Amino acid sequence: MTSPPAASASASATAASGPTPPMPRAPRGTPLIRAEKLSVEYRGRSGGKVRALRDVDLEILEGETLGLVGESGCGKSTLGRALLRVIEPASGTIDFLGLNITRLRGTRLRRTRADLQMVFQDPFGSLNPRRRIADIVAEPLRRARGASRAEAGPVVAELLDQVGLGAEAGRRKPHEFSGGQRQRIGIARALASSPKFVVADEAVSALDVSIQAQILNLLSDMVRERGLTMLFISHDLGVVRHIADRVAVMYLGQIIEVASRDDFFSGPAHPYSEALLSSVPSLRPGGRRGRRVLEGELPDPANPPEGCLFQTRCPFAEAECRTRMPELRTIAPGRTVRCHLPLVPGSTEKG
Ligand SMILES: Nc1ncnc2c1ncn2[C@@H]1O[C@H](COP(=O)(O)OP(=O)(O)OP(=O)(O)O)[C@@H](O)[C@H]1O
Repeated sequence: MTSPPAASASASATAASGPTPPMPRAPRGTPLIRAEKLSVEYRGRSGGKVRALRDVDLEILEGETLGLVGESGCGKSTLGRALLRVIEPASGTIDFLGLNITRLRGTRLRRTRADLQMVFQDPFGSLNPRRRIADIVAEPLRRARGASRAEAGPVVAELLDQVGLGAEAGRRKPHEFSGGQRQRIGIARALASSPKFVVADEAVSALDVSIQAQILNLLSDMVRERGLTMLFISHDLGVVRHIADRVAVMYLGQIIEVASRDDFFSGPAHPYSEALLSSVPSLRPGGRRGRRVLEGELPDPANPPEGCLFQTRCPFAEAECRTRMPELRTIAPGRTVRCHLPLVPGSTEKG
């Protein structure tokens, strides 16, 4: 899936520089979905294997919104799709509500899919232009929950009302709506089967900045009112700061940091996270740190470096970083980082 380039100074003006975001809701602390050593491989252009996910360990807690960030190509969409069982992992497991869903097939997979839904990036490309909105929104409810047209009708009407379009929108077709309205339709469709977990993949990136805030607010209202858990994938750190309770950072198919939103934005622990934040002037961490420019290209995922995958671009890399891959380890309660020499939050020096 294509998306705009990595976190940059062009990050959404509204979300990045707007008023202080609301206090994050305290997650309830029970994992809803958990990936363990999850790996996904694609066939590369030269015929070799590209490891798009490398042994990803990640818990998403019931009721939270976890923001997933990182440069284009680091594996964010692949992780979202693998969790939804749209992409088959090469190895590893996915637990959903304590049930191993990694290899579910047939009816059991179809039933589970009703609980796992996706809001897509492109509200134009993801809606079938020939179908009525009511049918589009009803589709997951009918397919995954086996609802009849008559059963789906009232649910769809109520959803269209809740997303601010009104039930009468159901009689119309996608071309009659603007980009923001189509994304409201996309959200209604994702919620139709009453899922427990939603992946929003660059859900506001294709929208005008003025519309982004409205859609973000709608998403957070829906998540709160329905007690949903959301993985919010975005290259735009300003948007993530607005909506996420916790933040996970990916680099070359690995999770390299997980932290609460406030810890992350006030003092990231991984040098890569700091460089990402530093590229957005309004989010740059603490004055004395100044600007750290991320140098060099993202390595070819088919030919990753030895040792720490970030060592070729890390301004602090030492001998150990060039030979030994760091583990994802806990450095403070609720805070994990994959770095031999994590930054001490709030300091200019390595700790
Ligand atoms: N269908 C595919 N076949 C081969 N390689 C793929 C395929 N889909 C993704 N990749 C590769 O897997 C890696 C991860 O891609 P992915 O789309 O998950 O990253 P991303 O962080 O979501 O990037 P973007 O923000 O650009 O969507 C990239 O190197 C990408 O080129």
